[in-house]
Amino acid sequence: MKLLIKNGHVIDPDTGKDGIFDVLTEDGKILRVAQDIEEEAGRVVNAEGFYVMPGIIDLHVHLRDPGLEYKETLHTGGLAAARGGVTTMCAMPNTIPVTDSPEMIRSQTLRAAAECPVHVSFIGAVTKGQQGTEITDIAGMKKEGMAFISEDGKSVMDAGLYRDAMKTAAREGVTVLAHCEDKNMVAGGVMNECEKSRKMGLPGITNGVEDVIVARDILIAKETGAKLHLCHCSTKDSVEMIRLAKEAGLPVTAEVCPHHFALTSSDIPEDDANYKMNPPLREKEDVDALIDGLKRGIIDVIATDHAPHGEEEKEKGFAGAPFGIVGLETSVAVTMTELVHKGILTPMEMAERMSHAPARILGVDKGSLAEGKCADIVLIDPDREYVIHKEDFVSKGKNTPFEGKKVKGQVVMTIVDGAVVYEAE
Ligand SMILES: NC(=O)N[C@@H](CC(=O)O)C(=O)O
Ligand SMILES: [Zn+2]
Ligand SMILES: [Zn+2]
Repeated sequence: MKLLIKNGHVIDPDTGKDGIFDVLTEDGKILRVAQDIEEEAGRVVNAEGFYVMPGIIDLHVHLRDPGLEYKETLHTGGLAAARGGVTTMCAMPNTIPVTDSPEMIRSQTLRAAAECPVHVSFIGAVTKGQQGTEITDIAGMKKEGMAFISEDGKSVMDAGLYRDAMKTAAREGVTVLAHCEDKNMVAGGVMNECEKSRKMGLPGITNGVEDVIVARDILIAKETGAKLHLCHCSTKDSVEMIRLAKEAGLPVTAEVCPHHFALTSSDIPEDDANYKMNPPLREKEDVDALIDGLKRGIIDVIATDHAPHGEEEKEKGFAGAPFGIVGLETSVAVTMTELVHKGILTPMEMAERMSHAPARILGVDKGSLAEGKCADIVLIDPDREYVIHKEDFVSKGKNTPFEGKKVKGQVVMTIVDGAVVYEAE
């Protein structure tokens, strides 16, 4: 089956194409990108006025399946991804049971191929059961197609054990995704330590909670030679340390989530846990540093950290609710609104941070619209304005801080392997 996308604004960071072209796909591959393609196709899409980009690759999502299916499943998470323009996502291992064995990587991968409309790669835990005491079978999981290892949800606090895991990761060519949070420094904190937390009478989380582990992990990566990718960076000193690590030639990459560049702790209304996540929303000088880091390429990637939770759980307020917010269905719109339309990132840089760079870090031949590449494509209407409503989400998670936010830029079509998996009304 052939699909012909006519007259879209092709934005491809791989080939550098940035102009009006037609895109023809066949059998799940990109056959041709050129002007005025005349060809019989099973479907012709008029993309006039739309961006045509390689599909979004989200390196950081939580699909809650198995074990917490009331929050999300491989299927509903896949629908949410498709609605968000995401064609490949990497699923964190903090499920029940934890994804910590070759068997689990294999069975999850098989299930996702059958149940999820977009591509999913699974991330294996660093330690068995994420208990922080015994390293998993990293080589075995790698053989089953594991994407990365990560202890996300927490840090491996035993630096000696973590160093051993990183040595194996380096040997196996596996990249380590690091959630940076010194458990002993959190001390019961539930939001950023600042005037806001004091006003709300809630225990705070200092920047140092993140910064000391970012520093530690960069140093362990240096010692072991492991490739390190820093998850959900939120502080200005994280950005500075990543800058220095890159300058020193270390294989360090980093991501920022849309909520961390779009919101500060001052945006938190009274005790609404839809603004509670880890790391927490920081202050303006941190946000400015994150945006500057994204602009300069110190931060490589925008990823969502999609973390669905039940509505009742989030009604418990800052003190009692779990950390985490959804992101799959809002990341393109928030990035367009906050970065592209404000002239901070060009559309090409957005495609780089959301698709091409993640593909490189994941080590897959995607994030490109070059001929012969896999036909994973997103169409975005850059001018369409709408208001985010959680009732419109297809994710089971409705826990968003962007409820009621007016945005500009909407995903209108998502194509996976040449097949349309989502189409806006
Ligand atoms: N980010 C969060 O606040 N929560 C994540 C865990 C994580 O990404 O650290 C979750 O699994 O709910
Ligand atoms: Zn995390
Ligand atoms: Zn996470």
